[in-house]
Amino acid sequence: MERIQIALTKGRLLDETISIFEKVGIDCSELRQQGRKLIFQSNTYNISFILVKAADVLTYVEHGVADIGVVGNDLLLENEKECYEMLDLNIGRCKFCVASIDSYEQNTSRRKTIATKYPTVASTYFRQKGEEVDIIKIEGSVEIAPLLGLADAVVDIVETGRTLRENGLVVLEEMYDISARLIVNKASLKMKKEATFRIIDSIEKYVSTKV
Ligand SMILES: Nc1ncnc2c1ncn2[C@@H]1O[C@H](COP(=O)(O)OP(=O)(O)OP(=O)(O)O)[C@@H](O)[C@H]1O
Ligand SMILES: O=P(O)(O)OC[C@H]1O[C@H](OP(=O)(O)OP(=O)(O)O)[C@H](O)[C@@H]1O
Repeated sequence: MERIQIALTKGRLLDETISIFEKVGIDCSELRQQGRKLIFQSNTYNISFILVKAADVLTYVEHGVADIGVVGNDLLLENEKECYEMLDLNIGRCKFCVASIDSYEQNTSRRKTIATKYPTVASTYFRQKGEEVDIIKIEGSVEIAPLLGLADAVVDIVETGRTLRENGLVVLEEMYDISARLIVNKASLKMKKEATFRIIDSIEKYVSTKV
């Protein structure tokens, strides 16, 4: 049986992702007892899992080190990568939004500054709206940028809205829906067709029953 390596996003997507693999009968017992290990064998087929940061899932899949990956489409929108997006797993649901302080004057003719962890998503969005903006890339705690005068507004992920609320910000515009996607290396889909489709098909069947 061909070996299939699957790259999973560490962090908030991991638990629900493992549940999906378990639901389709793929053994994840070693993965469930993680500790500090980063590579895990499954007893189902010839599968191994690697745990990496979200953006690195794309890198491992693009280079064919991982055949399959699970990553939020926020990363797919931000990074142009050579891989196939096969399935919406319908987990990790949230939204890209433009947000700022309540009193922010949106319809000013002045060129705005936008702070974000996602500069490509933000610049593409405003370009498509025909609006020229300056983008400042920051690495986290994005919501404080308008409070401290670093930016007029932010482009960020909103899930429950709690972070915005607790920092006195409001959603100005909803941009794109986000959820976790199953991605596949282009060559793996051809060279390991049977093994990759066995996994994709079983997950597709499971996910379609949940919608
Ligand atoms: N509230 C949320 N905030 C951010 N990402 C979310 C949220 N809900 C779901 N997601 C999804 O989870 C992924 C990020 O998970 P992770 O736990 O790695 O967060 P992160 O804060 O971006 O990671 P890091 O600590 O590496 O910066 C995102 O790419 C997105 O698809
Ligand atoms: O709408 P909510 O449910 O409050 O979730 C959204 C918040 O979660 C994420 O931040 P994260 O926790 O990843 O922190 P960081 O980006 O500041 O590192 C995101 O950047 C928002 O700040």
